Amino acid sequence: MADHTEVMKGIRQYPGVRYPVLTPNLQGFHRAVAAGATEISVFGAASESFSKKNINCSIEESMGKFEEVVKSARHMNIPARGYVSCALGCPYEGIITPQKVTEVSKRLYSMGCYEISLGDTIGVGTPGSMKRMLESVMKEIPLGALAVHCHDTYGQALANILMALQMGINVVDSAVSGLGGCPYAKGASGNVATEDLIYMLNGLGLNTGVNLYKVMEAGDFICKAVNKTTNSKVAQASFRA
Ligand SMILES: CC(C)(COP(=O)([O-])OP(=O)([O-])OC[C@H]1O[C@@H](n2cnc3c(N)ncnc32)[C@H](O)[C@@H]1OP(=O)([O-])[O-])[C@@H](O)C(=O)NCCC(=O)NCCSC(=O)C[C@@](C)(O)CC(=O)[O-]
Repeated sequence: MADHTEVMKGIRQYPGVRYPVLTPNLQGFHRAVAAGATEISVFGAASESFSKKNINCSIEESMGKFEEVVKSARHMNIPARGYVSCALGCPYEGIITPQKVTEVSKRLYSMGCYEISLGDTIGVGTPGSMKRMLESVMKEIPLGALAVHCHDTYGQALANILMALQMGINVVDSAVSGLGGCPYAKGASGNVATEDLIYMLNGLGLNTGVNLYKVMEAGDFICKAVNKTTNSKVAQASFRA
C-alpha cells in the first residue's frame, strides 16, 4: 500500500478510463485523494483468516473501516468499488460458503459501494462453484452491481468467467499478461490475462472496444519492464507464430 501515491503520480490518466485505488482505511483514502485518485476501492474478504492476514483486521472490523472510507468518498462524490476476496475458496480456511460471500457483499453494497467485485483470489473456483456462489449473491444484489475477479491458478478462470457471463454478469476484472496476485494468498497466480479474456469475448462476438493487439503490445512492454514472462496463452501462441 505504501507506494500507491508514487504510482498515481507516475501514470498518465486518460479520459474515459477509471483508475480505482485500493484504500483499506481512511489513511489510504486521504493519501489516494491527495495523489489525484478519482475512484477508490475497499477490499474485504469472506474469510476471517484471510481478512486478518491481508488487512490485519477481522471482517467486522474491516466493515467499520470501509464504512468510514465509503462515507468520506460519497461526501466527495468519489465512486467506491468493493471487493470480496476468497469468494470461491480461502488459502487458510478452504471452502467458503456462498452465504458468507453474500453476507459480506450485502454489507459492502448497502454501505454505498456501487459495484461488488467477487474475487476468486486463489483461483480454486470452478464453473459449478461460481454458479452456486452467484445464485446466492444475485438474490440480494442487483446483477448490474456485480463483477467477477478470477485468478487463474488452476486454469479455470475463463470457464468461470464464461459461467458468470452466461448468468448475466457483464463486468470482468483481468490483468495484462495475467500479472498480479495477492501477497497474502500463498501460491496464487495472477488474474486472468486480459489478452486471453479479450480473445474469448471477441470469439463470442461481444464488442469490448478493446484492441487485442494493443493489449498484447502493452503486455510485452510490461513483462520486459518487470522481467516477467507472460501468463497469457494468446500472447505465447501469437509470439511463437
Ligand atoms: C491495511 C494495512 C495498511 C493495515 O496494516 P496495519 O499494520 O494494521 O496498519 P497500521 O494502521 O498499524 O499502520 C501500519 C503502517 O502502515 C501504514 N499504513 C496504514 N494504512 C495504510 C494505507 N492505506 N496505505 C499506506 N500505508 C498505510 C501506517 O502509516 C503505518 O506506517 P508506519 O507508521 O509503520 O511507517 C496492511 O494490512 C496492508 O497494507 N494490507 C494490504 C496488503 C495488500 O496489499 N494486499 C493485496 C491487495 S489486493 C487484494 O487484497 C485482493 C483483491 C482486491 O485483488 C481481490 C482478490 O483477488 O481477492
